[in-house]
Amino acid sequence: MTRAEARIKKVITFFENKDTFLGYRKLMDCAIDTQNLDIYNHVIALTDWKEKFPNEEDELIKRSLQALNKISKIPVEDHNTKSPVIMGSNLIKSYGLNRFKLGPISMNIHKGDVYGLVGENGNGKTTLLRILAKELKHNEGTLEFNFNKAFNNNYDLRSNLVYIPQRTQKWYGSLKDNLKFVLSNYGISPEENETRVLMMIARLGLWNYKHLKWNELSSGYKMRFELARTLLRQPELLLLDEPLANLDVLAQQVILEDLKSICNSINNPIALILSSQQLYEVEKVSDKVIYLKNGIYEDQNTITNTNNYLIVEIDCNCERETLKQIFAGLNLERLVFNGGIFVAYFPIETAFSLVLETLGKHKIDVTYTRNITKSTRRFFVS
Ligand SMILES: Nc1ncnc2c1ncn2[C@@H]1O[C@H](COP(=O)(O)OP(=O)(O)OP(=O)(O)O)[C@@H](O)[C@H]1O
Repeated sequence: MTRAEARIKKVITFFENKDTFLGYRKLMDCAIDTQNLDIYNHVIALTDWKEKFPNEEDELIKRSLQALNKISKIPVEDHNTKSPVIMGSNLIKSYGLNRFKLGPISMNIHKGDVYGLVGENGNGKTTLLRILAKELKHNEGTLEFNFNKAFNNNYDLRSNLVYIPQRTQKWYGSLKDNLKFVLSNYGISPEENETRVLMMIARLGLWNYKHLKWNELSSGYKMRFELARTLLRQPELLLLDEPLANLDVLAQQVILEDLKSICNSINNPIALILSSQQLYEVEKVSDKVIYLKNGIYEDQNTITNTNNYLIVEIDCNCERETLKQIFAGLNLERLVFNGGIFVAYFPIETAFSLVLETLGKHKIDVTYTRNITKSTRRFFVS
């Protein structure tokens, strides 16, 4: 079974289990990978129908399965993602004597992978992104790009790699016209332009916003527009600085899942590096987490001291002494309270399920708990 066939099979199971909205977003990824304008037009018409009849779930499932059947007939070329798209070696950037210094940092970035760039404020996330985007010169080390589409100068490089900064610029006219403008610069025919733009509008959940102007969109939808504009250019590397900053928690999860899915494209995979303060959400979708502390890249696997513990975050409505007592039997080593949440440290061999069992047995009113032993979150709470 090819990767494309396996993906379609998975999308069918989403529809069978009535995960219709997820299924529909993944269906659009399958459609985009065909690069076939007939398929695009089919899915665009289906999206239009879906938005007009939002309560017809069963009919939507039926029509989606028919669309998937049509998509499955188009062969999709599998793109090889083995060699890295960026090779950075011992990169150092200093803003001057006794000022902030980033690095040395070495990293290989691959297409199809999502890299979460995390760290507290002022630890060098934006600096690193700007170096990778060639907006900022590094002082030492080497940075090599290995794109499929050859580039001759920094302007060419801009379509291979796209950097979306924290603050984006205002635009004029409608959302759709602005997207069409992007492709008109590439000499694409008006019909193809319309089709590609509507497909991207559908994919990024902008269908009902396509005629709106910049000041009529919320910050979250402005970010979606920026992503649509970027993805139309089919970049090989995408650098996003704090894309989640203005989104609510649910919207964050949806956009991250969408980004991961889009970057995992079979015939046009993208390497994605995104900086964020939203650790849980970012870690969940990242293939690798780059954690920066004082400008130094801390590889979480090489930091051994905290690995000697099972570390559990617990948000509950009870006193410290109560937790200490109930966890005594599990040889609790440390209990830290940071004002809102307890962080409990147990011997590394302790099973997380035992911690959950103990909390349940003593009827502790837990609103949230998470095993953060392998999460970069543990650096932030300790
Ligand atoms: N142009 C500059 N000149 C001098 N110092 C700078 C310059 N740009 C950034 N810095 C400093 O470099 C450090 C890292 O900044 P950077 O913006 O890369 O961090 P960050 O991790 O992205 O922070 P945040 O999460 O707040 O966006 C900070 O101490 C900042 O003050």
